[in-house]
This record gives sequence, structure tokens and C-alpha cells, in this order.
Amino acid sequence: MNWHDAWPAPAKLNLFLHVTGRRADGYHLLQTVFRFIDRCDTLRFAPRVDGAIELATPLPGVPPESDLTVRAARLLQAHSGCRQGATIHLDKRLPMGGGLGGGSSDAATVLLALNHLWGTGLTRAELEHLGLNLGADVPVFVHGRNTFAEGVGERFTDVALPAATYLVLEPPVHVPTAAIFGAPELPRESTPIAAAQWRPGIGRNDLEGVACARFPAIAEHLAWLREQAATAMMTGSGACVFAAFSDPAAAAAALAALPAGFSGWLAEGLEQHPLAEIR
Ligand SMILES: C[C@@](CO)(OP(=O)(O)O)[C@H](O)COP(=O)(O)OP(=O)(O)OC[C@H]1O[C@@H](n2ccc(N)nc2=O)[C@H](O)[C@@H]1O
Ligand SMILES: Nc1ncnc2c1ncn2[C@@H]1O[C@H](COP(=O)(O)OP(=O)(O)O)[C@@H](O)[C@H]1O
Repeated sequence: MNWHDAWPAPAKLNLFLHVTGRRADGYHLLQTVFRFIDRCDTLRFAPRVDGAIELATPLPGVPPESDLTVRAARLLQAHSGCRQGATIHLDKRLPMGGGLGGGSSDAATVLLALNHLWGTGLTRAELEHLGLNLGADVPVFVHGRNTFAEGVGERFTDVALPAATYLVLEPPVHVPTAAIFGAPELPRESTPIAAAQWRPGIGRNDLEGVACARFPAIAEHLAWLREQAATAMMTGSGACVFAAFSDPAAAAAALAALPAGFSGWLAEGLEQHPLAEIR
């Protein structure tokens, strides 16, 4: 791929999410399955010889210096000693604080794209490791395969998933991930399961109870979605909730029945990240 190309940064869904413990540094041990879906942010890059990293499209409420795209580019520069720079254009479609991993996916796409465009030559494993400095969710987007993840979300056992159409609802709230993990009432002792035993439909989202109690809009969206599909669940630390349909027409019918004031969309489950093969 070239400098002028559009580089996708897909969303993820957590098909289940169990909290199995807490590390000494406060981070939580999780078990989860990440699935990539075909709803994406899009990034474009322009090369710079002055070495600067500039975000041409700053996000409301996010200072460019703390934007994950800029931080990812700087980290790769520092780690590789690369003297080139880039202007980054981000076309943001995924909601912030939605549990869809948008910011983390943007960061991973920056690492993959600039490693390719700058010719810095880091391996995918090195980029995964680098990405963990930016957030617990970044490595999986670099990894690029649907996967059963453990640890804080950096140890992977890849899984093959059946085709599915997802109806995703966006409750109009931004959930601060740290506040959900910090809640005293969060259940933190789910019994670990073996990756080989997991099948679609197994497990729940342990963060759901806290998120629904603190953000009633999530509870309302989930209650409506469960009437359409009993297996509906929240993704990540919220706010988005989703349901899987094996029949796309059933998913479309549920979307058509969405109550006034609710917003939602359909997405197809991907077999892998669209940049899974890029070097
Ligand atoms: C919950 C998950 C599930 O995929 O997704 P999101 O809802 O954010 O999409 C992730 O584990 C989120 O990963 P990410 O959003 O990258 O989190 P980070 O920026 O690393 O962490 C934000 C804060 O959440 C808490 N945190 C995060 C991950 C984790 N395993 N344990 C934690 O306790 C910490 O307080 C941390 O300071
Ligand atoms: N490029 C980015 N896109 C989205 N959020 C970003 C970005 N850079 C920094 N952030 C910050 O990260 C937070 C979490 O964003 P995001 O990854 O989209 O949500 P989640 O982790 O819930 O899936 C945002 O609220 C925002 O403050």
C-alpha cells in the first residue's frame, strides 16, 4: 500500500469478557474473545521530511498531543530512530468511549501503516509489544486475527468464528473505562476457562452490571435488544451493545424496529483484520 491509500481501522466486539483477577498494579486480568467487524475509521498519511507528526483532523475534546494516532507515530519514531515524519488524516466514524476500541484501532493502524511506509521494518510481534504501551487493546488490532485473549489482553489463542451479522446500538453516553474497572462492586473472580473450550454463546460481560447501573441508557438499550435476541451483550466497558444474527434479514428487521431516539447499525463479522497481511 502507498502513502495516498486509505488505511482502515476496524472496530472490535468483545464476544464475552470475564474478569478473572487483578494484578498488583491495579490492572485487571481478563479473558475475552475479540472479533473484528467491517465498521471502520479511516486514516490517510502524507510524508514529511521535517520529522514532525501532525494530526490534520483533531478530535473534539482530545488534544492532538494525547491523540492515540499521534502518540503511536511518535512511539514508532522513537523506537526505530526514524527521521521521517507524517501528517495524519483521521476520518472518525467509531464512537469514542463506545467499547468498540476505535482509538486503539486507530493507533494500531498508525503503527502498521507507518512501519510499512517509513520502511522501519519492525516485525508484527515487535509492533504488538510496542502497542501495549499505548493501551491494553492496541496489541490485538496489530495482531490482526480474531482471538481469545488473556492477561490484560495481550496473550492470544486465535479462533475461527462463523459468519454473523451484528446489530450494534450506540447509547448516547461515553463510558470512561477506568471508572468501570475501578468500581468496588465489580465482580473480579470469574473462573478461568480454557481457550479450546470456548464456543460462540459461552460467557458474559462481567463489566455490564457496573456500566448499566452507572449509565441507565446502556441498561435501556440492552433491555430492548434482548427482546430481539436473548444473547445481546455489552462490548468492552461499554457503551455499545450488540446482538449476533446468523440471518442478515433478521438483523435488518430488528434494526428497522429500532425505537425512536435509539441509534444503531449493522456490521458483518470479519474473518480477520483488513491489514492482517500487511508487512
Ligand atoms: C475493556 C476493554 C476490553 O477489550 O475494552 P474497551 O471497552 O476499552 O474498548 C479493554 O480491556 C480496555 O482496553 P483499553 O481501552 O486499551 O484500556 P487502557 O487505556 O489500557 O486502560 C484504561 C484504564 O482501564 C483500567 N484497565 C484497563 C484494562 C485492564 N485489563 N484492566 C484495567 O484495570 C485501568 O484503570 C486503565 O488505566
Ligand atoms: N484517535 C482516537 N480516537 C478515539 N479516542 C481517542 C483517540 N485518541 C485518544 N482518544 C481517547 O481515548 C478514549 C477511548 O476511546 P476509544 O478507544 O474510542 O473507546 P473505547 O476504549 O471505549 O473503545 C476517548 O474517550 C478519547 O479521550
